[in-house]
Amino acid sequence: MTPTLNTLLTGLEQRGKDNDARVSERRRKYLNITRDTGEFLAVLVKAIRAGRVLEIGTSNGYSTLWLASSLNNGGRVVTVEFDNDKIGEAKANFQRAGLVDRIEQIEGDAVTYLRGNTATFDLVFLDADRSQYLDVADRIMEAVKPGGVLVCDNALSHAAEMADFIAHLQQHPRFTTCLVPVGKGEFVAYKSCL
Ligand SMILES: C[S@@+](CC[C@H](N)C(=O)[O-])C[C@H]1O[C@@H](n2cnc3c(N)ncnc32)[C@H](O)[C@@H]1O
Repeated sequence: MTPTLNTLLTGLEQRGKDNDARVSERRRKYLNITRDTGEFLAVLVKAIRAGRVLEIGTSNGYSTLWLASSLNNGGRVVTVEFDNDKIGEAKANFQRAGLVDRIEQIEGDAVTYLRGNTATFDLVFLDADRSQYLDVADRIMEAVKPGGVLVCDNALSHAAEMADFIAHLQQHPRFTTCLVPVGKGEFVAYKSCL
């Protein structure tokens, strides 16, 4: 990681903590992943040599920066967010990081996006509205390329909310799953190549 990116990430971590402690309205909280989750995602992206990544839940782009900075040249992150203020902040952060070329921002509802999506991705990172995951579970599973990986944040911090979605994946014959106790708990599911 370059010193410039590290400084930006460290600044966003502090800004996220300060903001989320100060504001009460959930919509205005950043709810960023933890730094060790960022490190975990970076290792995964590099280990599977991911070329295409889908992120559901951009917020101000903190996790997107971990994903995008770990891609090889030519790799791309598609990231979905519906909150206009956060879309704007994320855009500015991507410019600061010099990673605009690797990131495509989808400005809109993730469920609508997933229902219309036909592309597949080497890695899909879910970090949005957990109550919606089960409804679009089939679309999420379709979005993972055979040989690709799905990662879901908050699997320990919000285990009850994630239970049905996680059980759905655990029972699916194409997926091999595990729970990684990093950050808020990362549920990881590998999709087999038939
Ligand atoms: C936990 S935050 C994402 C944090 C981000 N991944 C990070 O670590 O920096 C969840 C984000 O998902 C967005 N979100 C929730 N439901 C959504 C939906 N249906 N469509 C698009 N964005 C959604 C929220 O506005 C919020 O910014």
